[in-house]
Formats: sequence, structure tokens, C-alpha cells
Amino acid sequence: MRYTIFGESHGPAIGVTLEGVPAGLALDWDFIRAELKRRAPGQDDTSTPRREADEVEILSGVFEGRTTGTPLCAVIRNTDTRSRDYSKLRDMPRPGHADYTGQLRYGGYNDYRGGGHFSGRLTAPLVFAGAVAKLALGERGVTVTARVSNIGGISEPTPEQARARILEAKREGDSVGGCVRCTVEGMPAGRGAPDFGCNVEGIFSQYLFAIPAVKGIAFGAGFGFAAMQGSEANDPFCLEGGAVRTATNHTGGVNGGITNGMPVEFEVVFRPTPSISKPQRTVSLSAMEERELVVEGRHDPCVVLRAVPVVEAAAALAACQVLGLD
Ligand SMILES: Cc1cc2nc3c(=O)[nH]c(=O)nc-3n(C[C@H](O)[C@H](O)[C@H](O)COP(=O)(O)O)c2cc1C
Ligand SMILES: C=C(O[C@@H]1CC(C(=O)O)=C[C@@H](OP(=O)(O)O)[C@H]1O)C(=O)O
Repeated sequence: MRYTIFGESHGPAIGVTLEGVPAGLALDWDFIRAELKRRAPGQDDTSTPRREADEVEILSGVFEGRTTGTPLCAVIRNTDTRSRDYSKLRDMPRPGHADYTGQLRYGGYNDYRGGGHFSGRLTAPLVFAGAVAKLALGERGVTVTARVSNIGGISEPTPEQARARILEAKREGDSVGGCVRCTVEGMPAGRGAPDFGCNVEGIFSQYLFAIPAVKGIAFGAGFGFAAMQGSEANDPFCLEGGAVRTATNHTGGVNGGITNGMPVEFEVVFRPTPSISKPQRTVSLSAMEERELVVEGRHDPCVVLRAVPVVEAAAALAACQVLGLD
């Protein structure tokens, strides 16, 4: 399953074209809507107040409720835009966001309003694509689940701790980042290869780094390996009901770029939201002078809570690619 995401945060619509979707897949709309709702903006004071219904409109690739196997195109209308907040950012790029690099890359023709194509808003069609991928994976016994594992430096926070940390940063006109841990269960053993392009960790990483604000990924024990000895790190082989398994899963289900039949497990880190209301240093690109910038707009003081279904979506698409490799 290959996807192309299109649109801009303040354009008429955003969407996705999915190719390689198996024909005959029944689209469960209660499930798809619930997935989009998990990510949708404007649901409480830990997220952006921008309110979007995120209703999906299918343009192609679905007939009588089932996928046709030909390109599936879905759009989501943008309805609650406030572009005036962004007028000064063309000249004075926000530190941490893609205003400066986007302008360089596209010669100044990029739509900078609301972050344009770089906006976290573009993760809405990604979640739709991921929901289709999850439905296809479900037929093969593969499930994808993720959870928050860190908010603003608090490891394994309770929902109350997470909320308190985010609101504390928000009160200061600031933001926090955090981590999401994801498990893909039911992946058959023996998929992937050690080489560039086919390596399971590499494939997952490519999909996960396409999520805005993701800055790192680690499989299994991840950076914790640095403090382990081989005897602790190795996952002993064992037999479970006649099948070869491992007693622990420090390696995150992958050895030599190939699945070993244990759950594929990884953690991603999200940077703190770039758009904060504290004054920051930037440069006026027209005057070529340093300036102070106060960012306006309606921003997430932390993207991590809303990003959990986005991580699952990216992982589901990656898992589809891994399963289609051989
Ligand atoms: C679900 C989600 C919501 C986001 N919301 C915001 C936001 O409100 N304000 C903001 O400045 N960045 C937000 N971001 C992050 C930016 O889109 C991202 O940092 C920016 O595109 C630059 O990309 P990079 O951080 O990967 O370099 C969000 C990201 C995600 C995944
Ligand atoms: C709208 C969404 O999030 C947006 C992501 C975002 C960014 O820079 O990433 C900036 C804000 O955009 P705006 O200033 O237009 O309100 C968020 O609201 C969404 O996720 O659906």
C-alpha cells in the first residue's frame, strides 16, 4: 500500500491517495470515524482550539462499501481556518517549524498559512490511510496499538500527570514533547531483509519520520541497550506450544532487519510543539535583521496525546509494506 498525502492546512481540503489497497476490503465506517476522532483537534484544553469535523469524503476506489483495488482517494475539508495569524511568518520564520526550510525548498511559493503542507493537520488523512491499513492487517491477524510513554520528561505518566504537565507549559506560553510506544502484534516471522530498503527497522523508520515533530525512533530496549550487558540484552529462545519464541523482547521483534515472530515494538520521540507564545528570536528575511517574534494562532501545547493514533497509522502502513515484501 503506497500513499500520497496532499493539501494544505488552510487550503480548501487535505487528503490522501492510496494505491495497492487489496480489492474487496469492507470499509468499517464506525471504526474509521472513531480513529479520526482520536486525533481530531479542538477536543479539550490540552490541544489546539481549532475545531474540525474531519469528515472523510471518498472520491474513488470504493464501490458498494468495498475497496475496488484501484487508487483510493479520500478528502477532508478544512472549515475552521484563521489565516491572519500567519501573515508575518513569511518574512519572520518560526523557530522550530518548517517556515524557513519550506520557503528555501519551494523557492518562496509554499503556502505558509497554518504551516501549509507541513502542518500536523496533514496527519488527519494519514490516520484515514492507517485505518484502511489496519482493516487490511486485521484480516491477516495483525494488530497495532500505541500509548503515551512520556510527557515533558515524565515517564509513564498517568492521564492526570500528563494533563497537568501540558497545562503547566501552556500557562507559561510554552510547550512540551514526549514519547509514544507502539506494538505491532501478529507479524509473521521471516519478513524483511538486512539490506537498505527492505530492512524492517528501516521501513518502519521511514513511515514514522514522515509524521511532523517526530525526532527519534528506537526499537525494543532502544537507547537502554547502552547500559546493558549482552547477557541481559539477549532474548533467550524458548518453545511455546511448539513454536519458537523468545522469553523477552528487548530486540523489538527484529534481528538482522528480519521479523523474528515476536511483536515489533518501538518508541518514537516528539519534540515540543514549535509554535509557543513566549517571545523568540528570529530573522526578518527581507531586512536581514534579527527580530523578536511572538507567534500567534491556535496551537497544541503538546502534540503527543493527539499523535498516538497517528503513530499507529504510520506503523500500520509500514507493516503492510513489510508484509508485501516477499
Ligand atoms: C498531531 C500534530 C499536531 C501538531 N500541532 C502543532 C501545532 O499546533 N503547532 C505547531 O507549531 N506544530 C504542531 N505540530 C508539529 C509541526 O507540524 C512540526 O513540528 C513542523 O511541521 C516541523 O516538522 P518537524 O518538527 O518534523 O521538523 C503538530 C504535529 C502533529 C503530529
Ligand atoms: C488543525 C490541526 O492542527 C494544527 C496543526 C498546526 C501545525 O503547525 O502543525 C498548527 C495549528 O494550525 P492552525 O493555526 O491553523 O489552527 C493546529 O491547529 C489538526 O491537527 O487538525
